[in-house]
Amino acid sequence: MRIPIIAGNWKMNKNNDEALHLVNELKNEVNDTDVEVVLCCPFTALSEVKKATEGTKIKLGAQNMHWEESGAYTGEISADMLLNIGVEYVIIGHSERRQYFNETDEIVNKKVKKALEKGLKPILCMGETLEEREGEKTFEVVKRQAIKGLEGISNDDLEKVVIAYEPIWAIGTGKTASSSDANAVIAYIRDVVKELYNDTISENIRIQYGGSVKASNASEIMMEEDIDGALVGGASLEAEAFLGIVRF
Ligand SMILES: O=C(CO)COP(=O)(O)O
Repeated sequence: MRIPIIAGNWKMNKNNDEALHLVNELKNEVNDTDVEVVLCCPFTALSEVKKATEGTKIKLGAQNMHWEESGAYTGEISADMLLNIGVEYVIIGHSERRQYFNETDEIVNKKVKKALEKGLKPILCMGETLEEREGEKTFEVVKRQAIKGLEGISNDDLEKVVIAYEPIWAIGTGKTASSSDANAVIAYIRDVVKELYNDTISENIRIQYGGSVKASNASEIMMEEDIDGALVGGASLEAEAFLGIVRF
């Protein structure tokens, strides 16, 4: 039984006042849900959100981390720093990081490995551009991203990994992949995991969909057999919109 995971990716939004306001609206509303709820806040809000969600079902996630232990990497944040404030999940390889910060599959893999070594649970993102989709390259792209992103990760560690399939053309555009198309790609990613690992691991790994998920399309998406939750951008910035997804 895979427990669905719904994670809000706030991206570069919410100062601490705004973060606390949103968290206070959410925190008592998710206690009766069966899904795992994660808030991936900006680094600056993590400590405050952690304190504000103590004793609730809300879990904390970061949006990025560096792959080195510590040292002269101005502006970067290490896994230990995140763990120290109670972060449990970390988004790795989001398409915006790949696109604007030149993160390659190799960098993504280093980050996934470091997160796991330290005890953080990576949410490994993958997905194709519009051009790749139109060129019928979707399956090829996600296969490459899965193989390279998961390189060198043991069977035991893979149990802690969540994969997020986010077609880039569906992010922030209002366009969603149809739920059956999204399911087909996610089922394919599950097959790739089976080839790389085994049946049980591929059955157990959670794979989310991300890209313009809203309360109005969440239930259709979540009904699909292979989709185990959502990584939500825009609709996670407002309590009612996010709760509508959590309660799909
Ligand atoms: O990038 C996303 C989540 O990581 C999706 O963003 P939107 O939900 O705003 O399309």
